[in-house]
Amino acid sequence: MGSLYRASKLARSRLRQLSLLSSEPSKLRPLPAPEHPDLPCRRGSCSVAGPAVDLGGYPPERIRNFSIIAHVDHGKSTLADRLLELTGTIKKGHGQPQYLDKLQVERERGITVKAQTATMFYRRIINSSDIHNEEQSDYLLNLIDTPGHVDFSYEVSRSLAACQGALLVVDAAQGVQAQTVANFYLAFESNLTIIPVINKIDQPTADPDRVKAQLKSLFDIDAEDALLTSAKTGQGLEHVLPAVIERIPSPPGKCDLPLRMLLLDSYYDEYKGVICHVAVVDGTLRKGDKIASAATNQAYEALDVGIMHPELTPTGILFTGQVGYVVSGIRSTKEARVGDTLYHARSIVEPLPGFKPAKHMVFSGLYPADGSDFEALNHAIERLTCNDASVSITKESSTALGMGFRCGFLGLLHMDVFHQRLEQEYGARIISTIPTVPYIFEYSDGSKVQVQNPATLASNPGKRVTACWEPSVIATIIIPSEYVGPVITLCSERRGEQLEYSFIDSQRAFMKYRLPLREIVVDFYNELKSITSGYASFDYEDADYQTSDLVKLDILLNGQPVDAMATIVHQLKAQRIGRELVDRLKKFIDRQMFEITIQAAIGSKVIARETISAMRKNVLAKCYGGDVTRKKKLLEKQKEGKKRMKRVGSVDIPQEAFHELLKVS
Ligand SMILES: Nc1nc2c(ncn2[C@@H]2O[C@H](COP(=O)(O)OP(=O)(O)OP(=O)(O)O)[C@@H](O)[C@H]2O)c(=O)[nH]1
Repeated sequence: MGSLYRASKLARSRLRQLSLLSSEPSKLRPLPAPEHPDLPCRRGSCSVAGPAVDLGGYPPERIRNFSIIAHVDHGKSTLADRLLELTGTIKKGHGQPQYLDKLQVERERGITVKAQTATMFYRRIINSSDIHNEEQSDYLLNLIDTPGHVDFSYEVSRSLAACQGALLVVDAAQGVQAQTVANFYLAFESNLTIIPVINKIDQPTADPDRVKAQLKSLFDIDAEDALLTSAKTGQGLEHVLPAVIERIPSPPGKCDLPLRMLLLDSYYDEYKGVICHVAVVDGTLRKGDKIASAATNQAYEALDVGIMHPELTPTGILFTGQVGYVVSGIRSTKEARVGDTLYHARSIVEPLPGFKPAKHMVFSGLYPADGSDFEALNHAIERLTCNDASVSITKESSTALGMGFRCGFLGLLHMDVFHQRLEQEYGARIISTIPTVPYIFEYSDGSKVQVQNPATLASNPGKRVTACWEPSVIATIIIPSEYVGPVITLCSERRGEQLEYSFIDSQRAFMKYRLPLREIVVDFYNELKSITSGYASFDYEDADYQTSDLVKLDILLNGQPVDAMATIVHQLKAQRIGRELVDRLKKFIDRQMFEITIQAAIGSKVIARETISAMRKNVLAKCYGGDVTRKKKLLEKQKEGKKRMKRVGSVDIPQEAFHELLKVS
């Protein structure tokens, strides 16, 4: 708890300053928002060209940019909905819960994957007791809803770069969880003003006092700084925007300096090309301006400029401190680099610091299910990476699967979501290989290589592996005290080393473990949840490489290795994993006209083996009596089935077999 404590000392002094700033009696009223249709268009399909909004009346001191951050499911998106309604940005009862979760995958899974910005207009009325002396001030508030899952914390840290403050939402019943801690530090290290919001106070098990005590003990946040809300019933919401205006500073940029914009995010629109979300740090951007990119030195014209209110709403101009979008005829995804600085062409500016590059924790091969779809998959990946710049892509080829891609992801959920988006948004049909982490191997000639594809480990026949290292993570686990025993057992089974163990209150334990990344990418979180009846919360940050004892595990079909099924595992786990892989494959490979042997091997040593006996009858044997139509139908069916197969030597492997192997840990 030492590091937490040190940081929280700093937090205390900052939060003290904040409490001095609050809180003169004031009242906020929504400004009449520009009209917009009842059901706005989905992002990516078109924009809502609503009536133009005049941004001229919003100098930086009338702007507040803030994020909503929290642990998974603590109510960020619901709170964002309520604030959008409160400001008249969307209509109450718009029939679309979690309005800012726009992707199909977000709605289906009930999680936020992409951070989303929405601009709101708000009128503050001071001295409202005397109606004749009322003073009105209009504010422009940019709200960024962020994801909660650890895989998407890169998305959170990028969003924070556009903000001066954050609402740290904590579930009043669940209390502080692992991502609450992680997100607090992300915001704290970015020097943001943090407003704690204890949400879901309507729940019967809500215990706001316990949460206040946790906030105090972990982050040194004073109890009176916390807002109590229910995003469900609306209770306490009237205090949220006043706190935003009073406590969060306005953006620090200068209107009279040359234009500098931070490229926060981008996505591809069929009609407009690449749409860039930007934060104007200094200066002013007007429609028609010539802008340039510091990363590529390319120049463009600002063809359309506006805000997300909450859909694309043209304004023709963006002033200092504002967050909005620009369409500039960028067609290729490679040109829109998230973190880039955009500025007026021909002016000389210092580029903004940008973002730390994303760190890829998990790699896997991605191949078209039908080899002839390679170009279509290439196109789909290019488009999707424009909206998700955190994926790394390089081309690779496999004997079993043909031409494909090696992709780096921020975690397994990120990988899953990327696959689902490729399928849902671009109609791609894909096969992906067993996820692996980036190991480092040293060979007898002294060379060191990072291995992202286990199959490539064999391509150095003249060299012997002399040492290897695997990436590790520092995991934070928060659990009710009665589950401490099973969690310690799980972590030691996963080769973990305990670093910290303490209690955040009488009921909750806080543990830090160093764990090999390989041990947590597959199924760790599910197992942790199941042994703690769903009460554990988990977060991790990457740590350094540790020496390890790794071996390459090959899968052979009829004696022939399948490169796309190779994996690298710890020596101690090789036997169990080899057995599991062989058993799973046996279930998914159909009997064929000949016997099939499935083997798992380390080098030339076979460690697991199964046999699928030969089929006695051919499918056509069922067609008796010369019924031609039936015979044709069966042949067609057989052909369709074959299309979904990958042939390795003489063995046909169904796509599902590849999917099944992903689940082996
Ligand atoms: N009882 C109650 N339920 C709430 C409240 N706020 C949100 N919820 C519910 O909690 C669940 C999660 O809410 P979300 O707003 O999706 O949470 P989130 O933090 O955005 O979730 P992620 O984006 O996945 O991290 C939903 O079922 C909401 O209806 C509240 O104040 N009270």
